[in-house]
Amino acid sequence: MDIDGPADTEFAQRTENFLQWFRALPGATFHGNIEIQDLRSQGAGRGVVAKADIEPDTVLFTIPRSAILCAATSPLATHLPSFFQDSDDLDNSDDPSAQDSWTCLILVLLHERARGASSPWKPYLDLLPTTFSTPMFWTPSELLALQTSPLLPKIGRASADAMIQSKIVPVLLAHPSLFPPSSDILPLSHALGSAIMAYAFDLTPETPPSGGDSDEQDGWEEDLNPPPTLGLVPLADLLNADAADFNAHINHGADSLTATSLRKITAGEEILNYYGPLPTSELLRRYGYVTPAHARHDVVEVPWVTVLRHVKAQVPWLGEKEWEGALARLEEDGDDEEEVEDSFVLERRTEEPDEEGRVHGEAVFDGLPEELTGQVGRLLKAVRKVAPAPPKEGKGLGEKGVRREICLEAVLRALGDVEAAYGTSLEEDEQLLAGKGERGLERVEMAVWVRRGEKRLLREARAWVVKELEEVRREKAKAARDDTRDQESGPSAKRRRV
Ligand SMILES: C[S@@+](CC[C@H](N)C(=O)[O-])C[C@H]1O[C@@H](n2cnc3c(N)ncnc32)[C@H](O)[C@@H]1O
Repeated sequence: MDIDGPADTEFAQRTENFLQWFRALPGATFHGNIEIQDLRSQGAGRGVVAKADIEPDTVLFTIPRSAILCAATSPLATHLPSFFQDSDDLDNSDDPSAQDSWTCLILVLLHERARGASSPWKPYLDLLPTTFSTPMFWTPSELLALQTSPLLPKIGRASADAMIQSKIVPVLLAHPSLFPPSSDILPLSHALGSAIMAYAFDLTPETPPSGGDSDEQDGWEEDLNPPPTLGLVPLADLLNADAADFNAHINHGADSLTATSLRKITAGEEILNYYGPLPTSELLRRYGYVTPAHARHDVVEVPWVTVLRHVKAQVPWLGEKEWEGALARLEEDGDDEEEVEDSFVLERRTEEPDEEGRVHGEAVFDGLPEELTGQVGRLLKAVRKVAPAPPKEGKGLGEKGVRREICLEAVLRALGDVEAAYGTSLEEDEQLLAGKGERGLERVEMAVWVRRGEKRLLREARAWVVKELEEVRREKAKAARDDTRDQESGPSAKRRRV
């Protein structure tokens, strides 16, 4: 996001107008030990900072629910009631013109923008950015710098355009009195959608309305909870974040939302929220920045076709027709939980943040996804059924150790392919970022940051697989030695007894 925005005086004036507006809201509170600061020199726009020490569990500010900008509070709902009924239920609708909570909020924002100075949210809306650094707005050559990152297909510019054309434009054309004609509706909707992505909250009540026992997490209990509503929460969305070391939490109460300190905050410290355990790629996609704190959540995707190619290479006695048979069996054999997956997500194991907002320990790669090893295992069992191994293969795929070795070897080679497909090496990317801080990065540098993180994870995954392979091969060699010894010493004791 480009939150550099206007010159200093205008920036400060907007902050001041917003704060005055916020304080005047009935039910709003703003703790005397905090202030909104200009953090543009740190590449972080506005932020909330402690002016004096704050004790743990202190309410930092309160936002009455009536001040939240969403379908429930917007006057648009009274003008267009049919669009706004059950918008959350329509999130999964197949009807291309059906509104969901996302498009409803874009319409709400378009309407408030059209109201100009008469919008009650004007001082708040004046703080929202209008230009963004998220990949949605990158040029094709900037996008190329992402190479083969799994982020690329998730950017979704084309699907956003289609959504705007099918769901937003028809409403605007049908209601010119609510939305004055505009020639720049596509870029405007993109900007508002991006603001929603970086600023909106899922407004979920924290306590189930049934007041039921929190242990009752079965389907019935869940069904009683209303779906979350998407809304813009003034001030709460001025909090910047740190995924590994945050100090505030937003509580969703019945009439208001409150920001509370998770621990003692000392004067000068920034009040920081938690945007969630997002991989760096997702942080960039939604929020337009990168930081080392999210590296522990990085992910890579390994396509099944790549793994399959390397599995096939290790079972050379099987012809194409037999492979087809085995793959058909794999499709048929799986139950609902064992569908044939197209790709697999690799990630590290990492701790959740503690109650004070700190994450401890290193994130480590310590295993392949069970879906991946399970799918290779099921395929190799299917192979045995369509074509037994030739005698020279011995027990072949009948042995668990053999199947595991084939799986690990195939995954190892597939990881090498995934890494090679990026186009530059990890070492080259490290070089490109050497000496660069995490703040004020250019778009291409953020892309390099994302792909470097993914390559680091790929290297860790490969190192883990290599170790596992060594272990499997050690065990195999030991079993072979034991077999030879048994053969040399004649029939086994057990058979002699018989
Ligand atoms: C919810 S807003 C927070 C308020 C924002 N700083 C502003 O001035 O409007 C989220 C945006 O703040 C910025 N941001 C949040 N945490 C950050 C961080 N740790 N470092 C840099 N920028 C951050 C990003 O631009 C992000 O898209």
